[in-house]
Amino acid sequence: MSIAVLGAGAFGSALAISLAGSGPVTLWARDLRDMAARRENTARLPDCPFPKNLTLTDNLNDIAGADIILLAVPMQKLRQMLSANTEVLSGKHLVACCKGIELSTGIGPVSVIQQEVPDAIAAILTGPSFAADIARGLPTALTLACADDAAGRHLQQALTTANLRLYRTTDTIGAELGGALKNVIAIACGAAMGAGLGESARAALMTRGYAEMQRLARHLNANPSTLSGLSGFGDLTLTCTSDQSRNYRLGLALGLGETFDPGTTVEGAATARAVYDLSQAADLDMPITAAVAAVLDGRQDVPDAMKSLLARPLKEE
Ligand SMILES: NC(=O)C1=CN([C@@H]2O[C@H](COP(=O)(O)OP(=O)(O)OC[C@H]3O[C@@H](n4cnc5c(N)ncnc54)[C@H](OP(=O)(O)O)[C@@H]3O)[C@@H](O)[C@H]2O)C=CC1
Ligand SMILES: O=C(CO)COP(=O)(O)O
Repeated sequence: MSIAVLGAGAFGSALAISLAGSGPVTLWARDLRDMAARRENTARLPDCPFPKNLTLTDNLNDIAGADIILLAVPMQKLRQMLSANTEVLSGKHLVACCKGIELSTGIGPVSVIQQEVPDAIAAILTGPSFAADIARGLPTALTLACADDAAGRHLQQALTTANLRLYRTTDTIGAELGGALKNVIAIACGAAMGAGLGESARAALMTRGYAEMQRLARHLNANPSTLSGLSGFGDLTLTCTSDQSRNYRLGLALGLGETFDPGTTVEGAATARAVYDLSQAADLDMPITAAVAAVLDGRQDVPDAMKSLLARPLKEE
């Protein structure tokens, strides 16, 4: 069995480093830049050297022999990457490592894989983890979701390392939603903190944001218990409380009225818009998501968004 990682950003590089501790891994980037010479991803994951077992390539044919392929490109780039490379990806175990909902279709990464590479076995690896923690070998627990239970067991075994412990589920929709929606709530929490609204406001946004996550999950027939696991509650907790998170930091910048580097991968921005559209189409009450979409689109500022949330009709919890 051999493993390849497509996409050498922060997360793809970190996973490749971690997995190379247990066997050979090939890391593919469309542009290797100086990574081959330095044996490090200086731009996105500094101070985390590539181990000997990690082979770098910019030639997709070099991953043709891999049985398991991790897809570590941003959500909105996934379809394009898959459709350009269906031949080499066909029949493989394809594991999405991105977190988000596709803006143009309203679906998550597992469904995108199923559409673009129908004869692949599609799965998702998601949960609370910063790339730098994984690359440094700090203890991490994630969810591996695959609708095919036997394939899920195979992937769980193959992708577990000494410091990276994987739990398994067949609920791919629930796992996708947890990872996607927590980013939207993290933007809201960052915005509240940036605007000086306080820790209590953040706790309220996390809790009521979690209620929104459960609401959409139930509507899409996901198992609510998946949302209470690593991929939902676990990742919500991490992302809403750490300024290592880019989603949280975008929120902070919005709350402070500062600019934010548009080149940074912030999955929650497109996902907030995608989920807002889904909630409108399904007549689902998702006020925090709607507020984040409105702030991102410049239709509301952060204090006004919070005022609107507080002024909503009173209800049972
Ligand atoms: N960073 C983290 O801590 C974590 C990230 N994730 C998830 O991982 C996913 C990727 O994030 P992350 O690695 O941090 O992002 P980065 O911004 O660090 O890297 C994104 C990578 O994707 C590559 N890429 C973009 N488009 C394409 C394409 N069409 N074909 C090939 N490669 C492409 C980029 O290549 P290029 O450099 O050439 O543009 C870049 O290497 C996101 O969904 C994120 O939510 C999940 C858990 C933790
Ligand atoms: O998904 C993550 C943590 O689990 C990384 O969060 P950011 O994408 O916000 O940096």
